[in-house]
Amino acid sequence: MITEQAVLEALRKVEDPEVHRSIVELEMVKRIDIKGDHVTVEVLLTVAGCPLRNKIDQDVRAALASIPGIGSYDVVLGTMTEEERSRFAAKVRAGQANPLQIAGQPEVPPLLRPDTNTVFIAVASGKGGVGKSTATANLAVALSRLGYRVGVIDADIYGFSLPNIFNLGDRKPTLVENMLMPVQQDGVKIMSMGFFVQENAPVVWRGPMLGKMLRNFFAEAFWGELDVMLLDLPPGTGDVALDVHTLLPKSKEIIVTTPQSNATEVAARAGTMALRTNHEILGVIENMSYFEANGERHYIFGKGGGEKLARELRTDLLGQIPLAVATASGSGIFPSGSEQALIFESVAKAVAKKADLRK
Ligand SMILES: Nc1ncnc2c1ncn2[C@@H]1O[C@H](COP(=O)(O)OP(=O)(O)OP(=O)(O)O)[C@@H](O)[C@H]1O
Repeated sequence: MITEQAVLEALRKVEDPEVHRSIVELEMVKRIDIKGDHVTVEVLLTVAGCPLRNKIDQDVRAALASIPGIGSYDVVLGTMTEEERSRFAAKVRAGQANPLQIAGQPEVPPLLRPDTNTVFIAVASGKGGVGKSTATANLAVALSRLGYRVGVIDADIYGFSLPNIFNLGDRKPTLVENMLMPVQQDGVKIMSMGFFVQENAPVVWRGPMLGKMLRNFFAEAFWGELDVMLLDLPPGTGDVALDVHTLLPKSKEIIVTTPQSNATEVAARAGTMALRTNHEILGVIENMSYFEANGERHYIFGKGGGEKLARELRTDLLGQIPLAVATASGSGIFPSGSEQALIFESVAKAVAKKADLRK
């Protein structure tokens, strides 16, 4: 005979895909009806249009199917009331209680606490258009495939491109009781200014506002536990790089360049900035290194720039990414198994080692 206890035990293994805690613990299971070997379960979602509804539905079904002796089952997805949502938010917040919090002082976002386990890596370039955002996104996906919990912040406020690279369409972070749930794609949690501005509307920001926005992304988004957070910096050596230094003094850095000598010269300036702010440079990624056709490599943008830059900055060349033909899907994430994805996998392994990432 199937007991409520057995159903609860099975459901305990299902995690909310955003919060990464058990749906039982988060009180999302509202009802369990057992009639013979038929089980009906009602699960509450925070909002009706929850973008991860299918994932929850699938996971709950898989958990129910695993119960010994179960015949058939139904899953009903409901929506929380205001009160239930407040309780849910309180539980989520309690899960990231701040041991360093001093009464009366402004809350320090968990990720910014001195004892955080999250390693921050800023990805910089001298010039725009060298593929810095593409490199950030693909490195994030490669790290996630290696089993790390990865977040990425699009700090490239003027030229935010992560939503497009991840092919997110209209997806936006969901708001649960003042907490923003970053959008998740390819195993990566993503936050971008692009989620909050109208398409094509120019963003006119001044320096201090940029820092504030970054701070908000740390403070108001629910990141949960992360092993590594990548930051896609705007090109050049402007305000945001300094803000990142103030906010994240221990941030490490990766410099992206193309093989052209003029690109590497400006990239060197971004590197010098990193050294001046005492950010450890993990290495250089050379992008658009060559185009391979019929087994032959064509060095369209010249040769050797990445290596020269790595030498100048006394760091390693982490990888050379060949040019790819645009994919039909429009996604900027290189398909798994492609030449580019394999190189990013080896870059990710080198980065994990140098930055001493822990799972
Ligand atoms: N290896 C590659 N092969 C083919 N296309 C690439 C490659 N890397 C990047 N691109 C393309 O080059 C363009 C610029 O890339 P991306 O937006 O990543 O550059 P960026 O340096 O972040 O630019 P910006 O900072 O100015 O926004 C994009 O259209 C991207 O799809």
